[in-house]
Amino acid sequence: MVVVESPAKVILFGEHAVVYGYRAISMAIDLKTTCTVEESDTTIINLKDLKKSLKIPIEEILNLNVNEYGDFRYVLCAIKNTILYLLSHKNLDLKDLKPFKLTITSQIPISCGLGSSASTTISTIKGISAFYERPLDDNEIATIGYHVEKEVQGKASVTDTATITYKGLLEIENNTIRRIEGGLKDFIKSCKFLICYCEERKKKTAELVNEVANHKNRDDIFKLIEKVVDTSKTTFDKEIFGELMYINHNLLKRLGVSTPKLDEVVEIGKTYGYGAKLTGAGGGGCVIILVNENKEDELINKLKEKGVEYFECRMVY
Ligand SMILES: Nc1ncnc2c1ncn2[C@@H]1O[C@H](COP(=O)(O)OP(=O)(O)O)[C@@H](O)[C@H]1O
Ligand SMILES: C[C@@](O)(CCOP(=O)(O)O)CC(=O)O
Ligand SMILES: [Mg+2]
Repeated sequence: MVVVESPAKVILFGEHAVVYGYRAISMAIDLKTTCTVEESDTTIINLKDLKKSLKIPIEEILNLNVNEYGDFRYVLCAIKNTILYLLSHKNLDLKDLKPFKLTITSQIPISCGLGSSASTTISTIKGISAFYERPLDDNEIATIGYHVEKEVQGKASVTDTATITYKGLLEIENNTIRRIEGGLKDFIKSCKFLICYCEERKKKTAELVNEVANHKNRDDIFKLIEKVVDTSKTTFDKEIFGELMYINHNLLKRLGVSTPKLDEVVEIGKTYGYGAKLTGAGGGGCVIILVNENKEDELINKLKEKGVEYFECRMVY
């Protein structure tokens, strides 16, 4: 039996703009998705958290239109693209395609901006390639992962799949990846971040990305977001970093992807922490707060008073 894991991610600055080539900064965090793959008489996919199971012949997976498969679409698309890659690049033969039982479980809240889709995708790619005894390197995994998110969503950047594959802290620009080491990474490691689960997201990432695509001031706002990204890279000061998070949040608000609940939690994060912003596609989901240790008790009390769930996140690398 094969067992593989992948982390989650937060986008610290630059979501949405990054889809159009603007710079963004993202970080892998310590919430895990686990994928197990084992031999089976027929191919079965179990999504434990969603309490859903699907029996499907492998040959059908290779030809399907993934968007007809609801919650299974990322996993099926990842299986499809991985097997096609193994067939064309790794000497896997169609006759060696033995059936399997693949199971996904995850600690990542689903559709909350923490990359549950990318983590599910990447762990499936790793699980399937290991099951057929053709493990892939990180570049191959990240490339297949990106194509999966793009096929399912229509539009996507490499941010989520790359961050979850390479881990650590990354800068993305024009879909190319730069690992951030030294100064900014050390500074971010010294920061305490809380992730707040604010509300269920009503829309999928794909819908939010498409709404932003039609925003008439899209590029003006993206340029301002990129300025925030660039300033954050040289400012190793928590007060300024928190302020930049708040500015980025308000630019996302202008793009139309915030909600009253997210704004309310961001205001709490601004008042009782150094700053805060929504993270990921928005439309609900999570807010990330940079904690001010001197006011942490007040922050926690306020979040509890509002009934907001929170947890501390740490960078994985
Ligand atoms: N634990 C899980 N098990 C199975 N599928 C999952 C899981 N988590 C996420 N997914 C897939 O990812 C989709 C959510 O993706 P998305 O809207 O992009 O949210 P996120 O911001 O978390 O990435 C789900 O509808 C499902 O298809
Ligand atoms: C909005 C976007 O920048 C991030 C989406 O993240 P999530 O699916 O909400 O975790 C889209 C992308 O980069 O592909
Ligand atoms: Mg996603």
